[in-house]
Amino acid sequence: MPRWTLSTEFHFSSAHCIRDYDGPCGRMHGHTYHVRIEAIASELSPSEYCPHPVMVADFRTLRWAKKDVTKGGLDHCVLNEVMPPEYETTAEMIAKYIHDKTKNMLPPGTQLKVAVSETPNSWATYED
Ligand SMILES: Nc1nc2c(c(=O)[nH]1)N=C([C@H](O)[C@H](O)COP(=O)(O)OP(=O)(O)OP(=O)(O)O)CN2
Ligand SMILES: [Zn+2]
Repeated sequence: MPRWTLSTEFHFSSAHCIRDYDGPCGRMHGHTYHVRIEAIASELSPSEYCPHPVMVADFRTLRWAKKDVTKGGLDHCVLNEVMPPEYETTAEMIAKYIHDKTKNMLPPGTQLKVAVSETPNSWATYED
């Protein structure tokens, strides 16, 4: 079936520590997180900002996590304080957290893939 794939990349800067980690990552420290999101759909829909069915998803919607934490994003926060406790602040679970929140904002049936990097050589990807 024909389909569209959207890709968008952004970054945000935040602090975190990994609970009970035996090493420096167990202490509070910061990263500039890089995020890549892909959204796939075979139909177009209206968006939060556009009433016509012309988008897989609005790029502005997909990029919510880059907003300041006071505006609902993840920029300039302590991730351990902002993410629910069932999500640890590993790259794997940050990717799942962004995936799960983004998925709720999208039209039903949109496939989503979220990749998160905290250092230049390492990425974690979560997809449905
Ligand atoms: N699978 C995962 N492993 C690690 C994660 C993670 O989220 N998932 N996170 C960390 C730490 O948060 C740490 O900040 C990153 O550590 P590291 O990759 O070692 O980063 P460095 O910049 O120190 O890399 P070097 O190559 O050692 O300089 C750890 N592991
Ligand atoms: Zn870290």
